[in-house]
Amino acid sequence: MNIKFYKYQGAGNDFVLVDNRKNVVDHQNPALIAQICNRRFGVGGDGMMFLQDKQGYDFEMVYYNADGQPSSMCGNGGRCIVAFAKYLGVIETETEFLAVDGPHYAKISAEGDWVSLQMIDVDTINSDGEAYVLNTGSPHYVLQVDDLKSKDVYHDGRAIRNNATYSEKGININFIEPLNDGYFVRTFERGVEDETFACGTGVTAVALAMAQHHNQTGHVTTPIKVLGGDLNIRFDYDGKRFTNIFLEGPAKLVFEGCLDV
Ligand SMILES: N[C@@H](CCC[C@H](N)C(=O)O)C(=O)O
Repeated sequence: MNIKFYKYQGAGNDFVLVDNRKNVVDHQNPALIAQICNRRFGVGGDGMMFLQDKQGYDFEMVYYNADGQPSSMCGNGGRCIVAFAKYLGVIETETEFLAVDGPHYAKISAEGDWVSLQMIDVDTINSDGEAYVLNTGSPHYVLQVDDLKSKDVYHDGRAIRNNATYSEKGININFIEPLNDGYFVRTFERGVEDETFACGTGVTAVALAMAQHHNQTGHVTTPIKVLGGDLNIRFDYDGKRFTNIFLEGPAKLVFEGCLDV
């Protein structure tokens, strides 16, 4: 069987996308998805997504991590699938689509390469020692460190993700360092089991945790630098609840091709 695929990246978080509106691909096949995401034996990607038809919405986003397992929300994946929907002509410059954590509103530039994606509201941030733990659609651990540039994110992130507290369900580990304007963030991602170049739900978690830490209320905008580029988070915070959370940044089609599976 031949499957047409599209490779997208959002700040270096990269994904294989398939238009499955006609439901021709049975994607409940972890071994196949892991093989397609493999950087030596497949197309390569941090995850794979299927754009499906969904009544009441423009489309549905079905997301798998690179290990082939279905996962929780992917923010950069959400931004990339919005760009893909525009490329396919499914949407124009605004959309309401369904993802695993519920409905999402998004806006895309007329050029189709800049996406502003609304994330779920957040009202709970827990502590684990000096780290913050919260769910922005996916579970995240946020820890401020020194000299992030030189940090062994793979080694240290993997150790936390696999400790007794988190090993069963897994968690994404975000190490952060303040910049003059915003934060530098490096993330070890669950399901990729490696450092990725960006994580959208991760940088969202960082911006919210830091707003609570610094008691920044009102309308807040937080620029974030990641290995793959720049992202922006904006939200409202009343001291208890984070609402109108938007993750913004680039989403680009890299190449397209055909898989023989
Ligand atoms: N890259 C993502 C997060 C994808 C899900 C994550 N790996 C998990 O399993 O929690 C993002 O941009 O949010």
